[in-house]
Amino acid sequence: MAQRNKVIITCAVTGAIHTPSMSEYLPITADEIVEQAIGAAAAGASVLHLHARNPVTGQPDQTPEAFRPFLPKIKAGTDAAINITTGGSPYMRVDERVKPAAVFKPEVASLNMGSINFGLFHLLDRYQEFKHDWEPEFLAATKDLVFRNSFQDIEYILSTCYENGTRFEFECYDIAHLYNVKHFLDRGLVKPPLFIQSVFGILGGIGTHPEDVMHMKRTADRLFGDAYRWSVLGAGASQFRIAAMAASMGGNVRVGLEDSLWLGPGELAPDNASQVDKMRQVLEGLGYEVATPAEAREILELKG
Ligand SMILES: C[C@H](N)CC(=O)CC(=O)O
Ligand SMILES: [Zn+2]
Repeated sequence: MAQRNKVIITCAVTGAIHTPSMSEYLPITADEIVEQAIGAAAAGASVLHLHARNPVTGQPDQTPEAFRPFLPKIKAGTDAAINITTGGSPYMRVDERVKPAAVFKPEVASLNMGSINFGLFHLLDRYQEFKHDWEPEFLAATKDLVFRNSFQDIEYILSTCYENGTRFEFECYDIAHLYNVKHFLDRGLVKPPLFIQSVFGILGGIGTHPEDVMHMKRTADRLFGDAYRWSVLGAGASQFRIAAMAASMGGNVRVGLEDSLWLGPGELAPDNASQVDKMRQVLEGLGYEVATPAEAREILELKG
């Protein structure tokens, strides 16, 4: 792996999993997303993974119009690389999900590498009070939800974004998803270096045990050798533990309120920057340096 001691921190600023009533610090409006994205970049994030929401209800909104109020302001406020979601929310159709990346042609876009059960209903055990009716419905209905990412869906997103020079953050929620990346690599539809984001702890995907992390890394090493740049995200309470383990194995890391609302046990993160800051301290404590946006572009070979 290039620049062995430089670690790329990706920050996933708001996402489409957590709902407003779960944390008052979850950025919802365009101004909140701008402020927290720029704050995360100033703290050390060199890649910003972005979703959009309805500014009033907080519902995930995947229309290009919903991204327009904050994208230019973020670009004006930081040189971190922009990474636009093509996952949207797991309820959305792929033609809807790909639109913002197709319109804004970002340096990076997420690409979910397989269909999974996407369980969020268990969060209802923890949260009883909701400001908006859609929140408990959104969570409860995931009991019967399949986050669809068929080979055709993936190919559709690849072909839609390829001409734009956009590179992908390959979201791999399980070992099979690594083989799906290999399938598209063998067909020449994706080009190294592959930015592989291993996702741990989503109900329906792989767990958060160190053996799971080892298994993902071993399999990716066997399938891709040095043709990939590994990164990990741990959902919820596993976030920092998974990141620290992977960093020690040469991996890059993702934090942010999309993946976890917490800064520590029972302590809500007051913003995204607080998680990036803590991650930086952990990495520097382990003897690593945090990659700058320029170094991240070099490591991931982004179009700039
Ligand atoms: C577990 C994460 N929500 C994965 C994700 O970020 C998906 C996407 O936006 O395409
Ligand atoms: Zn996302």
